[in-house]
Amino acid sequence: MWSACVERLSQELPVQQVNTWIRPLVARVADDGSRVTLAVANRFKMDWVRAQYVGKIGAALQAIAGQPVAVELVLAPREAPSAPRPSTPGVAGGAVPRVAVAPARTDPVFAELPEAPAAAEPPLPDHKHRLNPALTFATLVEGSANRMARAAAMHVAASPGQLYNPLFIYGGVGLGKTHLVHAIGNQLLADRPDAKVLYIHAEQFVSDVVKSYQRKTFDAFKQRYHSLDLLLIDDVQFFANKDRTQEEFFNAFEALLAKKSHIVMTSDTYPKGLTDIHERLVSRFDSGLTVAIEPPELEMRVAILISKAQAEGATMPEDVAFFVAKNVRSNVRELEGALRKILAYSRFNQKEVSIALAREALKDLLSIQNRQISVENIQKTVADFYKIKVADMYSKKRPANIARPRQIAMYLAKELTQKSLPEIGELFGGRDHTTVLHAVRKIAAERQNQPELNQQLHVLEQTLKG
Ligand SMILES: Nc1ncnc2c1ncn2[C@@H]1O[C@H](COP(=O)(O)OP(=O)(O)OP(=O)(O)O)[C@@H](O)[C@H]1O
Repeated sequence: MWSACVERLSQELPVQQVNTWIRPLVARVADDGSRVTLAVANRFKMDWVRAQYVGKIGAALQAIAGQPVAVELVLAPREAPSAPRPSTPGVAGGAVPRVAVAPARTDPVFAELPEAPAAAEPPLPDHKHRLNPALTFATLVEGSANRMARAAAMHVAASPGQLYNPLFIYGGVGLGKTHLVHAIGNQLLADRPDAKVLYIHAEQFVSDVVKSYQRKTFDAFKQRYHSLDLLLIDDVQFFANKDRTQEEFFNAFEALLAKKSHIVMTSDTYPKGLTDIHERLVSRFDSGLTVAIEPPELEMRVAILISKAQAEGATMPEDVAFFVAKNVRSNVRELEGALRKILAYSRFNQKEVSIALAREALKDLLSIQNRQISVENIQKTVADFYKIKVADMYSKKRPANIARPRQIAMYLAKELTQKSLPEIGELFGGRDHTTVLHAVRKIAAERQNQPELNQQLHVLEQTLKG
């Protein structure tokens, strides 16, 4: 169905657009053909595909399927960087090892943007700041995961060009980096409407360099970037292997810092973890303040759900928010997706939001997770439930308040994963398989005649399975 759709669009659109924007999409078609989920590599592409092509894709699919087909875009995040991030949130230390460098690519300067769109491309950033007014500090829920980054960002918004210049914010996909940089821009403009602010995604910057080169308009390019008061640049890891772009960015960087303009950057890794970016740029990225945004913890996920539901004019009871937050852990974007599904389901079926409704609305998502229950997940959930530390799952400690949850976790690991007894033992701090077997048998037997334990296991199983 999807190949037919691509074929059809090839008749309508210039070949370059099809090759650039349509063919790279990875499609998953629902069994009944009523929905197509398209995986897009990053936010920038997602926004562009949504704005330019989703309508056309939907129409082509409808023509092929003979029924309306819902088109959904999802992010297929890039692989996580190969080096672990510093585990503690906050300012990154200086001596973090560089991650392994990806195989070098030959880099003729303007193979730089292989997918540079020919006909349909985002307009050049000229007078517009490109800020999304909805992304403000007021709509950004605070929690320990983003406290430091948020405080630094607020400081920059209040007094740009002073402390923390450049501000480098890093963290995983969908954790609020883009939101935070927009919030800085929006706040500065609210205070000083005449300030020259620009938000740009690194890929757009690359594209801008390419066009300025092709059109020989570097003077205008320089004027545009070097005259800013605040440059917000998202996902700088996209500069990897783009030598000419790095050079232009370096020039802009130096010019802006010299005139005390502020630069805020985001990335999926800390500066020294960036690959294929020149050392002189990396060291500049790290020369102001580098802060991490961590994945939100349970309570923050709950707060985000409740606040986003309110913003939609809906109510999300706390027990439902907890249920969703426990089951959707990866990032805030996924939480938003889950919330959207629940609210749509509730409106469509004219039913109140409840756990049962959320379970139904998120059926697909939960069943995917169901297949992916990991021992780590079990250890974390059981530790949360019995209020002990995850580390106690691997420790040699024996007090009953620790040993028992550990046995419960082993039992669930045997029940809910495909792991063997020795593998489970290994994951519980290198324990012998007989220890695991003993735990599994003991909990299984006690479950039969202890209703309270049975109930607790039931809750844990439901939480883990969704
Ligand atoms: N703390 C938060 N409070 C409220 N909303 C949040 C929070 N963190 C993230 N979001 C929302 O989650 C979504 C994803 O966030 P955002 O796009 O800023 O992530 P990102 O870190 O830039 O991801 P990527 O690396 O994919 O670009 C956005 O809609 C954003 O508004």
